[in-house]
Parts: sequence; structure tokens; C-alpha cells
Amino acid sequence: MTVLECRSVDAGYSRGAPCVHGLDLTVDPGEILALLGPNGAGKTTLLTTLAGLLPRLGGDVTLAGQSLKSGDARAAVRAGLVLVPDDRALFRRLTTKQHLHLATRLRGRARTEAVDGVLDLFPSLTKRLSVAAGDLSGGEQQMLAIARALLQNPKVLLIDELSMGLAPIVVESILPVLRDVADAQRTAVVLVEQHVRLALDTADRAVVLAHGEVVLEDSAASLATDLGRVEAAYLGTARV
Ligand SMILES: Nc1ncnc2c1ncn2[C@@H]1O[C@H](COP(=O)(O)OP(=O)(O)OP(=O)(O)O)[C@@H](O)[C@H]1O
Repeated sequence: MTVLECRSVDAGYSRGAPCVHGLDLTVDPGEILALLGPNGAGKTTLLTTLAGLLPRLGGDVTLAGQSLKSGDARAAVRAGLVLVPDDRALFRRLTTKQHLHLATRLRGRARTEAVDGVLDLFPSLTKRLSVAAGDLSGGEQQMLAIARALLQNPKVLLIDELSMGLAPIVVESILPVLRDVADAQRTAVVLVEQHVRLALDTADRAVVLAHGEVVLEDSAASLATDLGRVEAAYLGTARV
């Protein structure tokens, strides 16, 4: 069963020159897909387009069988597709608690329970509830961005550059949480990550994008035992 399906998706900033071309991609519930590729490959452009923040230049996207309208970010979130962008998009002056409360439409006891649920995933945030997001560490900010996204009950969570600005040890503490969420809640995760080894250790499957096209796709376990294939895909010498 597939939760996210992209068919012949073109994405980019001008209709005449898409930087992602004819992309086909599927993701299953509970699956973590690592979206890898060199700088400029089109990973951010693709995630931003799927999230409806950029109009799609072509192709179809369905989420749990429902067609997603191009360029409609609210509809994407309502349908269950939530993006954690690479800049994390936090409000510097709002506290951790304010971010979490604003992320859910629930009120009263239901809200407290939902917030407690995500704090169980990231217990270190519990001590930082009254701290402004701008004063959190980079790792705490990333945890907050993910916690906020999870409060929107995504069917598909898109995470761009999880490790941006973070020490590998911090990334290593966040990745198992994503694995748990995928396994326990059947949330699908599309993970853009520069640390190929860390991504492959967590993901079920990986896709390498280069020049806006899929140049390699395989199980993460198989690619982890042959990193030369991933390297060749980055260098543009691989065949799918
Ligand atoms: N706002 C923009 N306007 C025009 N072109 C852009 C814009 N943002 C990115 N691009 C171009 O789109 C192409 C794909 O960039 P994108 O950021 O999606 O790649 P990426 O795989 O996410 O790379 P990185 O890992 O460096 O972020 C690149 O050629 C880039 O220069």
C-alpha cells in the first residue's frame, strides 16, 4: 500500500526550466525514505513543491489516494503532508510551549495529552518549555520543529536537511525517534540528509536524485553495504 505517490512530477522556479523532471516516487506507510543527492540536485525544490509552497510545474501527486492540488500548502497539511523545512521555520521569540500549543487545533485536556505525547518523544524539551525558540540549541530547535510537525498528525512527514548545523551525535539522537514514529504510528518519512551513512542506517529505502532525476533507488540495507554505488550516483556515473 502506498501513502504518497508522485507521477511524472516536474518542479522548479520557471515553467521553461524545471529542475526536477518527470519524477516518479512512492512511499509506503511506516516507511522511511532517504532522499539523497548532491547540492543542487533538486531535493529542497521537490519537498517544497510536494508541500504546496511552490506550484507544481507538472505531474500528479496523491496522498492516501487523494489528489493533491498544486501550490496549496493548507490543503497539503489538511491532507496529512507536513514539511519540516531546512531553516526549521520557528518563531524566535515564541517559547517551546507556545509553538507546541499553536501547532494543534485541540484544546484543554486533549491538547495537553497531544503535547505530552510529543514531549515523550523528545524528553529534553520538557525542561525547555518556557525558553524562547531563539535561545534553544540547534538540536533542540530541530526537535521542536519535528515535534510541532508531529502534532499535525502527518501521514507523511517531509524533513529537509535534518542535520543542518547539528553535530552528528545530535542527529544520532533524533533519527531513532523518527524510526519509532514510523514504526509505531505508521507515519511515512521522507528524509533529506547529507550524512549518507546515518541516513542509510535509519531508512528503509533510498533514492538518489541528481540533476533533478532519480539516478539510483534501492533498499537502504543494500546501499549501506555498497556505498560505492551511492558515490557513483552522486558523481553522475551510475545507472538506475
Ligand atoms: N529560489 C530559487 N530560485 C531559482 N532557482 C533556485 C531557487 N532555489 C534553488 N534553485 C535552483 O534549483 C536547483 C535545485 O536546488 P535545490 O535547492 O532544490 O537542490 P538541493 O538538492 O536541495 O541542494 P542542497 O543540498 O544544496 O540544498 C539548483 O539549480 C538551484 O540553484
